[in-house]
Amino acid sequence: MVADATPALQLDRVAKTYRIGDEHVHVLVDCDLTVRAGEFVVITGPSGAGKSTLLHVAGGLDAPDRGTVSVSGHDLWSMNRRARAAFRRRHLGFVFQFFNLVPMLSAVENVSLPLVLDGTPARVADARGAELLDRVGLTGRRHHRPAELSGGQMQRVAVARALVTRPSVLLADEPTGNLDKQSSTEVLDLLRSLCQEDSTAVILVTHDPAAIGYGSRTLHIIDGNARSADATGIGGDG
Ligand SMILES: Nc1ncnc2c1ncn2[C@@H]1O[C@H](COP(=O)(O)OP(=O)(O)OP(=O)(O)O)[C@@H](O)[C@H]1O
Repeated sequence: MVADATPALQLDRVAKTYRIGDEHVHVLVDCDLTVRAGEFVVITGPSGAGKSTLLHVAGGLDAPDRGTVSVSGHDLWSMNRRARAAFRRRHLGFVFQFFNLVPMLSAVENVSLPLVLDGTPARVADARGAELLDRVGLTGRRHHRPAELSGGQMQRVAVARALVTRPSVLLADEPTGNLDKQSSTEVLDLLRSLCQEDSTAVILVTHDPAAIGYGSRTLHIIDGNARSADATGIGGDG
């Protein structure tokens, strides 16, 4: 069988500049990035280098000034806002540092929410939500609300929610930034194993040295572009 040559995520000459008063901050400068199905790419770089900006642009949350972003061959920023929102729900998963769960919903309702929003019948969405909660080891916590869960459990719910639609790409912004060492390891192990099972491409932004070790590739944001460790001499597996 011939592998699908279409990258899961492709950024081509992406530029993003923020303007604050008279000052222009050139955050991304002709930034290129290709990530294939099943790759686990870790992105590091100094504070303010543009890591979160890169994830937001790649995830269709923040528009680039120039360049293209394609997910499984679909150009995100040529879609209208409504089409992009629907595409994002189906093909992209997000995990954030502060979990971003809906406080009034139970764990299983949080996980199935992307399916419900996409018009999946409630019973199907519930069953799939429960299946994902089982896979992240939270079978016994289905009906707990976020406030009744530990930080590590909340992040496992967030991982389940991010993967419930079987996205091609999972974007994670400092997913262990608010967790202790043991919970960090659990969340990273889960991310790696679940994404491997479904060949989901992962792009994970982090300062956490433990998380860096999970990457099949490590990139550094330098001068507005994502460069391999080889090119920067910073270290890592390139
Ligand atoms: N909405 C915005 N308006 C203006 N400037 C912004 C905006 N978002 C980010 N910036 C600026 O863009 C630069 C990159 O920010 P970004 O959050 O992407 O960096 P980062 O590498 O993720 O940093 P950290 O590691 O501290 O989270 C920073 O100088 C920041 O001040």
